[in-house]
Amino acid sequence: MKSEDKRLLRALAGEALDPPPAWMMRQAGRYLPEYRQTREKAGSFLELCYSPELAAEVTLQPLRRYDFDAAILFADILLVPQALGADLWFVTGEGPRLSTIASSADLQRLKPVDAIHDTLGPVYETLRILRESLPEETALIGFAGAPWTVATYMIAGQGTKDQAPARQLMYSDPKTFDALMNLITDATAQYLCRQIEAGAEVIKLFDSWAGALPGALFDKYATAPAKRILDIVRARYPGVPAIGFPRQAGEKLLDFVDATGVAGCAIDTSVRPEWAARELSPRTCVQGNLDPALLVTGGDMLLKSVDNLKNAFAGQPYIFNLGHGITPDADPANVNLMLKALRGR
Ligand SMILES: Cc1c2[nH]c(c1CCC(=O)O)Cc1[nH]c(c(CCC(=O)O)c1C)Cc1[nH]c(c(CCC(=O)O)c1C)Cc1[nH]c(c(C)c1CCC(=O)O)C2
Repeated sequence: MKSEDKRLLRALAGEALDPPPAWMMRQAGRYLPEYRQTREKAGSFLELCYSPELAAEVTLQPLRRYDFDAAILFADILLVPQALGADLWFVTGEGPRLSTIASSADLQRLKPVDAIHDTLGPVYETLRILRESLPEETALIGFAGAPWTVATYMIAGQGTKDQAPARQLMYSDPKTFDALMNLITDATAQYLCRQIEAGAEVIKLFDSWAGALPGALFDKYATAPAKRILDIVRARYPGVPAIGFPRQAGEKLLDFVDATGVAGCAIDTSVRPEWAARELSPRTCVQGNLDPALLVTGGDMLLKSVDNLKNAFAGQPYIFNLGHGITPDADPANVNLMLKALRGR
């Protein structure tokens, strides 16, 4: 099947589909016993990311259970900092750790953009395997972290509650901060181009901490870098749609969508579906935003919540998804219930 005929791409091109196409953030993950088994076999999460056969295997696992319209590459947004020369490791039960960027001297030690492909080669290989092995109607999504979110991890060396270290560097040493943002922006654009070359049919930019940016700097550090990345990618691959996900951006989503021209915009759980349908849907294809907690609890509330979303976006181009990733404590059976409620079968 040609990419543009796949249901996910039809929705991104502006078509209202009933039922809407559906996939889940983190659909390959710890809530699935077969994922935990493959991860064990790989040794660690990072080894899994860099083992093309195994990374492709975990990408395919949820599709054997559920009839999703898309698969998302199994990788992580922090592979780009690693490819730029940062040390990266994951502490069980705590999350990622990286060597920190606190000064221009730290920045000097990073590698040039062109060097990233030496590290990221296995990711491109995962995509090539997936394009060969996915069901023919399933769209393949590539992704990267947006520069601001990636910078928050590179500066703090770990996840932080309020991204204060990154915001402080932004004020105390704007030259270093801007140079880091530019480096990540250029690396991300090259990374996404290579992902498309390797088979990605849609790309998604995760800006998980966009909501932590001061409002006055949102355009500069969320919208402008996204636009720069997408301009570079679109110049080379004009037909490949992008989904933006500036999380917790509230009404700033409108300017973000207008300025970047994203084909799709993912919304987090805080966004009112009626507002998104009224304000965002005329501008772009909305994707979201079921609360992942409902996949832990299930029951009538899950069915009702799916129905509400379906009704809110009826007649609009829309992609059903969660407002954030599915959590490890979710019940795999609830995913079936969710899809049944969405599709009425
Ligand atoms: C901030 C961020 C990261 N990674 C990502 C983000 C942005 C989206 C978001 O806000 O969740 C994005 C991401 N991470 C992962 C994917 C793969 C595609 C997908 O299934 O959606 C994607 C798109 C796999 C992963 N990335 C990670 C896992 C869990 C690893 C494991 O223990 O098996 C997976 C499946 C690890 C990871 N990776 C990251 C953190 C903070 C953690 C630890 C938290 C956790 O354990 O859930 C960084």
